[in-house]
Amino acid sequence: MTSLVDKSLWQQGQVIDLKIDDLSNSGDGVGRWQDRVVFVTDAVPGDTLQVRLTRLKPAYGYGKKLQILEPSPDRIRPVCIVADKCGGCQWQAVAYSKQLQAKESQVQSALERIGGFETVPIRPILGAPNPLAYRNKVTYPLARGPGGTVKAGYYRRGTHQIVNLNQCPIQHESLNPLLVDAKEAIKAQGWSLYNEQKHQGRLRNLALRVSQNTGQTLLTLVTTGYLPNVQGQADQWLSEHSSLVGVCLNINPERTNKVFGEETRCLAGRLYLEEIFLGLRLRIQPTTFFQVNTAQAETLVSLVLEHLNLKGNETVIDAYCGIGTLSLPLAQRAAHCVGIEFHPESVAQARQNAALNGLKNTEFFAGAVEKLLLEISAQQSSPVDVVVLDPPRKGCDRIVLETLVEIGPNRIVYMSCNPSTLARDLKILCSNGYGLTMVQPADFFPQTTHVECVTFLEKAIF
Ligand SMILES: C[S@@+](CC[C@H](N)C(=O)[O-])C[C@H]1O[C@@H](n2cnc3c(N)ncnc32)[C@H](O)[C@@H]1O
Repeated sequence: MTSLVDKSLWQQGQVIDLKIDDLSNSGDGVGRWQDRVVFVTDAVPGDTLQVRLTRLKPAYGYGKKLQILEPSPDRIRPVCIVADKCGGCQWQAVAYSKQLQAKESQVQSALERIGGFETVPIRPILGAPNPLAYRNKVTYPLARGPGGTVKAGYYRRGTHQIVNLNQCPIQHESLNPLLVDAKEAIKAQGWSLYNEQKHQGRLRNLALRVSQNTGQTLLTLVTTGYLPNVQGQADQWLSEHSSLVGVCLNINPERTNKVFGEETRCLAGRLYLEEIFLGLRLRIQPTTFFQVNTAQAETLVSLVLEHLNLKGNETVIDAYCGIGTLSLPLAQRAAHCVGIEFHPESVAQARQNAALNGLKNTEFFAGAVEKLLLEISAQQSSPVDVVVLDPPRKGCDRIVLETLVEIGPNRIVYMSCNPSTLARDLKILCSNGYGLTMVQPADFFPQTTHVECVTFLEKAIF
């Protein structure tokens, strides 16, 4: 086929008019110019833009928006004053209904393209009732600003430069005053701030957490080592903020992109906050995983419970169980629920959470799912009926999927925040005796490109 592109125009620096008609998975607007695809940041489907072509490949390229010639009806004014700089959100200028549409088609197309599914039993995406002020956890890197001030915020897109924030519209409102106060106090204490290029300085990150349903908050400083008068400051914060139940210190001396180090100490108050999740008391520590959108997580876990409709005699394995967010509601409805998780603090917390809720039919094992799954399922006194998978973004190791096929539970629930790895893994399971019966996307991360999804599989009957 001959290219329709006039090659003399497909040049870096060339200025073109471009109609945007889609959104890419990474959040860019997608337009078609002659027979090539052009990606543009800060673009909304329906916009007509004047764009300068920047990086070009034979079949596609990237452009920089110079001006909006005609705005899309789905273009809205961002609530956030740093929306055009901050790398935290990509879709503040996109109407929420359009964000939901894009996320649903992200899931659908991953399952078709990567998973090879011809028909996808997908349900309409569950939108968030409140697409703002939903984040119950934030972790900000810190840097020195003008006049010795302290900057805290997400990185500017594509860089490691901090975009300073005093409030963030997607974080829970009660975290805003804590952020402002913490920055002031860090400045007043004169603590040295960590410089990641030089691997010098002490204070690396400020981590804040809030319980959606109890209002309790937790403040954690991540440092490479000693901070003078940190105890005095922790006591002061605790006495000044009535929502604060703990001030903690996490030690991370390594040269790494990972935020948290292995050691976490409580300086004042306690090491955890308490959340009420679907009526269960859950203790959550600074470093243990918990879904960032409590309300949406409750909705999706409720859907899992409803769809599984357990009778009370089942054995369930919850792989990648964290602090038991899924294991405990499952244990309330099954004969026995076993959780597997490799983060030791989360396992300890899951056991405590089970005890706190009087759930004696649970067991939690610390270790990698790939190492423990087969052994643990073989130890059960009755066959495993249901396995729940909720892995990190990279999905399951192939060995986990092969083991799962060998164990052969009647039903598998796979929850995921990455449609691509989900589709890859479902393809393997569905090529080995399982059928995909339902796909339910849900928006846990409004204003961003991310999407959560739960899928249900059943063993095919031959
Ligand atoms: C997406 S979170 C899900 C946690 C939990 N299901 C929840 O909803 O809160 C994934 C969890 O898997 C754990 N994890 C990651 N890789 C693992 C592995 N190979 N084996 C066991 N656990 C793992 C992480 O520590 C994290 O707690």
